[in-house]
Amino acid sequence: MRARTASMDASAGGDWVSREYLQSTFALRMKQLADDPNVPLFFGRLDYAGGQSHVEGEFHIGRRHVSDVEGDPLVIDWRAPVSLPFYRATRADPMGVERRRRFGFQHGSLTSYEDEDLTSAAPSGEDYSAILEQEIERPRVGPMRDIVATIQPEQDVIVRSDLSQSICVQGAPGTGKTAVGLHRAAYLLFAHREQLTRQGVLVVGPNASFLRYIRDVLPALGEVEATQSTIAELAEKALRAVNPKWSVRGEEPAHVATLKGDARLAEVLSRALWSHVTLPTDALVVPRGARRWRVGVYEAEEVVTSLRNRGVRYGAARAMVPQALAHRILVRMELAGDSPDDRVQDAVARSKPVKDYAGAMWPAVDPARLVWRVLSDPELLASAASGLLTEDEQALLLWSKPPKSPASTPWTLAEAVLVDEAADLVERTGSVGHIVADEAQDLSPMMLRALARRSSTGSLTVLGDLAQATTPWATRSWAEALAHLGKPDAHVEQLTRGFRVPGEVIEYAARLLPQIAPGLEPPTSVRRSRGELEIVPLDSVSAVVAGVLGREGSIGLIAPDSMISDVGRDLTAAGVRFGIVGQDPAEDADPDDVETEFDQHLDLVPASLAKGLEFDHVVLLEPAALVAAEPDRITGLRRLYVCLTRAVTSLVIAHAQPLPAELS
Ligand SMILES: Nc1ncnc2c1ncn2[C@@H]1O[C@H](COP(=O)(O)OP(=O)(O)OP(=O)(O)O)[C@@H](O)[C@H]1O
Repeated sequence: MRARTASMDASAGGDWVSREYLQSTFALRMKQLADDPNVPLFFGRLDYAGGQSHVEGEFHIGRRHVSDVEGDPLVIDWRAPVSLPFYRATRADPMGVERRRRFGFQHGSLTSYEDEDLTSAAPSGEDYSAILEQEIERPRVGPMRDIVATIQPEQDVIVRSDLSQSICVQGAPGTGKTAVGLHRAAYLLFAHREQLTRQGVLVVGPNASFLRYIRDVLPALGEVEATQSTIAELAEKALRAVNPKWSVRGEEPAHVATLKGDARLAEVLSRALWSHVTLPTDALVVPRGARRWRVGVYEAEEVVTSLRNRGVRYGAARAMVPQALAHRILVRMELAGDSPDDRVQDAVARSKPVKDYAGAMWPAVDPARLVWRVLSDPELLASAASGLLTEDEQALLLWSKPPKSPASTPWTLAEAVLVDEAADLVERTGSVGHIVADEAQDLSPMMLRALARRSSTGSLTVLGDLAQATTPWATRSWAEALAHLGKPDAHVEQLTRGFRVPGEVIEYAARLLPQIAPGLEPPTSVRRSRGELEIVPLDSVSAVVAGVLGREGSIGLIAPDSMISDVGRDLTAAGVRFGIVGQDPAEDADPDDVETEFDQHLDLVPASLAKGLEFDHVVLLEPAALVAAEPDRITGLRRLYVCLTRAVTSLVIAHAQPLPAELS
């Protein structure tokens, strides 16, 4: 396939534009066909029996489609319908398959295979797969990898669910939510390539480190079309649309941010926006030639009222005002015996008196300025929030020292999300075909609305775990979140089989569940290894770390955020090399010496950034301080739950302060 692509001649394109286009298409295809010696072309085989399924023969299953010189298929894409039984067939329902074969690879070399005969009853223990277990047990090095070879039936149901269907996955730590979400994106891009390439697919994650951790999964599956973004980046775009230099740079107390994330703010903004529309007090008079044409006050009022009732966005309606007024004048002209055409109406609509009159009734509104005014002008807020927010809440919303202008405002994340909402009230936000929202439990109602408008004509995969909710504005139930997302009927699936955390560790972490999420089923571990859990006194960080440095695989040293710089200094003093999650290497650092996240043996992880990540070995420092750093106890315990569930093999808890009582 590579040779064929390489031999293609772009000069056949004729004109310059076509040649350039062809050349870039060929270059892209060559890139997609590039060989990765570590990633085998196939990982499974299905032998179909023919008969009922009308499919016969052997099919190799791989990450992408591969065809031979004649164009006949050698390897079938894992997402094709023919591949489905690889993930779903059972002895009870073999789906037309006689034999399923799994191939084992090490560093790209075929090392083993296993066959399952699906036509006979299984002798006991026969369903065990060493290849599957090896994949689940393998040490984790570097960023996240794909799981195409071992997607489990309950995961596959989610991955392949229909594009029109929005799905919400409540899943315990390590049950594969992130993996499933990314594979669903890849599946949908395959099954609806044309539609989704046009409309776009968006993957939303909690922070930049998390996005760096997952960024290679989709390209490894051959998908480069999906956009990956954080909610902050989305909201920042709304600021940048007003002024390209603006960014989210402000901080505010949790209870204020929570109030700004409340869905009632949507109505407040809507009222504040529409309060700009005012009814005229004088008639419109348009001189034309020797005549003066007049639109009376009541008629202008009718124009305003009918446009308001059309349910279009503020900006779209505003654009219609001059034409609507001009139309009234046109009618007058006709009544007076003239026969004006459309050009006359256009000219009248563009005339200064009409534009001024329309502009006064229906002024242009800049979304950032609107939010800035709502948060600094007590009168505007009081009228827009009447009956919605209490006086105390209004007082909380108002800036104590209002910035002089939107430009000098240090916008916070919650405020940027309000600007995004306001921008949508003025002008409709474009919708993509599908959004995968990870760690969605942490989004505020206003953030969920930001995703709702971006998927108004598309569907959503919502992933999260209520037990891992650590923002003060986190959602309390999936029904509530789905309502804000505009998909109240989305199906909620639960995943409880954990692929990351070994039994010993997950059982310890689950002690927190009755406090942090009483309604949730406790997770189980599918890992055969029970893992190791050690609780040790914390005398010196470097001594604790020295105890795990020799272990194979990645190490995450998770500490309360406030301890990170001290711990880093201790490690440096002890001569230990490490990267810090969430920090770019210094610009002047020697490139050979640069440690980037997830590329080295030891990562220092601020507790606030641990979410979604995993390491073979985790050393967790000072749980009590980690809990105390959060605004309330429950949030603190949830943060602890997140940090306790990052380990694939071993967890060492080192503490000087007494452990939180909830762990005993
Ligand atoms: N079917 C599978 N086969 C092999 N590995 C799997 C499978 N499903 C999940 N995993 C692995 O389990 C680990 C956890 O998966 P993932 O990060 O997607 O879980 P999660 O539910 O998002 O966890 P968290 O809630 O902690 O963020 C990953 O290393 C992933 O590759």
